[in-house]
Amino acid sequence: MAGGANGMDAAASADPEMKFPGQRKHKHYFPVDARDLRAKELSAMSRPQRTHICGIAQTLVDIEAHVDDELLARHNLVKGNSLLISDEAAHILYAELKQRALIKEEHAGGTIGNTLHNFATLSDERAVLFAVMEKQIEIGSYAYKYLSYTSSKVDVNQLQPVDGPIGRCFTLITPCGERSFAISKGAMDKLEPASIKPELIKTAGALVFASYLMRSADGDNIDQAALRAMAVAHEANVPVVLTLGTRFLIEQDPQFWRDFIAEHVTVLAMNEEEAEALTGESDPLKASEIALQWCDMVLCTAGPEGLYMAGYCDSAELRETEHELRSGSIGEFNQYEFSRPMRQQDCVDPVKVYSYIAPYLGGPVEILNTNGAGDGALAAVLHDMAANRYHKVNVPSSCKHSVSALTYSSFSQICKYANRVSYEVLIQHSPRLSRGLPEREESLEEGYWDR
Ligand SMILES: Nc1ncnc2c1ncn2[C@@H]1O[C@H](COP(=O)(O)OP(=O)(O)OP(=O)(O)O)[C@@H](O)[C@H]1O
Ligand SMILES: Nc1nc2c(ncn2[C@@H]2O[C@H](CO)[C@@H](O)[C@H]2O)c(=O)[nH]1
Repeated sequence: MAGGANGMDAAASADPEMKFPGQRKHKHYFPVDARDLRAKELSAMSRPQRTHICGIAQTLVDIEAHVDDELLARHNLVKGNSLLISDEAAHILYAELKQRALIKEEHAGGTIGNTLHNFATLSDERAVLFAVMEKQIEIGSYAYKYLSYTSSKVDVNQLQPVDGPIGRCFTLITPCGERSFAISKGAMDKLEPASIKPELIKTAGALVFASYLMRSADGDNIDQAALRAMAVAHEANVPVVLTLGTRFLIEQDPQFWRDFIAEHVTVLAMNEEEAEALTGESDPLKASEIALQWCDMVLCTAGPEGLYMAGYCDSAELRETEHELRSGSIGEFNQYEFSRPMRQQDCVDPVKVYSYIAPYLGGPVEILNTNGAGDGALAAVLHDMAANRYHKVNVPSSCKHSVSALTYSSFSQICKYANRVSYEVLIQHSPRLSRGLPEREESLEEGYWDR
């Protein structure tokens, strides 16, 4: 069971202190010389105040099957896309997968469900899940599986009960390694705005949701619930984090998404294909720069190429990298990657900052499944953002908070951490981590943290 069965009182079972991102190698902690201060100040408090993040999710179980291209074509599915399918189409597809014994795994899924689970597993901190759940749960049902495969640190107390079944996501993996999704939505979009608890959003380190929500049908209100949560987050200055689900969704109306991001979003997560659909630019670094006109920080994953981060920092707070300077579509783009990301509006003189990292250890020797690698990277970014809030709440006088930053660590450090987490997802089947990262990775020092 991934991360253990979900207890009903996530907050009560929490450890007294949040795990910090990057703690595995203390000397790489950012900023390095403030580390002892943090330890001293935090241990002086008998009980640090806990924090949390919130997410709005479509409740989905992934049904993973290995299929050929012919099956996709016959069921009118599109490679790489996530398509909503009718109940009848889902019935026919499921019957064929079952009859041909093609189903390999069934596990809890959904982009935000995965991200919250991974965040909670990495940080030991609470992640509040706003989503629906079947009112009556039978042992062995998909709803039962969903809850059993969700970390006990994910707070399921806010789930809205519904009459229908939760959604199913047929995750179809073709021989080329690409995964295509067919969604049988069930009641996953029935979340109502009234189920959003403003007091939990206002006090969150971040609010996260996926672009998939915005394609809900008439009569389904999950999009309205998300808009309500975003409005509360804005008023309380809580960062709003959007992950772009699939390029096909963005391609349908890129201008809608540009306007949406400019209006609502602080941090944008996407892969290089979604980045191209949004910006028209195929180079992930350039696309990230373009996206900075609409939001404050960008995580752009690029599969085997690695990942990029982009954002702003005030010129007075910039820190020069100690790594080799890199040039691509932007010259010496990583010059200030040791800086911490800030909101553009919090900078007197905003400077754009970029960082890049190649896959951890060059990528795994054997990739079991790329499903969820991007969600893993986002969970790491959220962990660092939440750590910043946790530290600010508990050590408000720390020099770290003399300016308002979005994260605890530098662009460079977050890239390393995100990349490391993606690697962990790549070497397992499920998009959900079964455990946190090792506390210390001495043996990997030469290979990675010291690079
Ligand atoms: N083939 C690969 N080889 C090495 N590393 C990889 C490979 N695929 C992914 N990664 C690592 O995982 C990270 C995220 O992968 P990717 O860009 O494929 O995410 P994604 O498309 O958003 O995935 P998903 O939507 O399934 O979560 C990359 O930045 C990289 O570090
Ligand atoms: N929320 C949501 N998740 C999806 C959708 N399509 C695919 N996914 C999830 O994307 C994850 C991988 O990133 C898988 O675990 C899928 O469950 C969708 O329409 N909505």
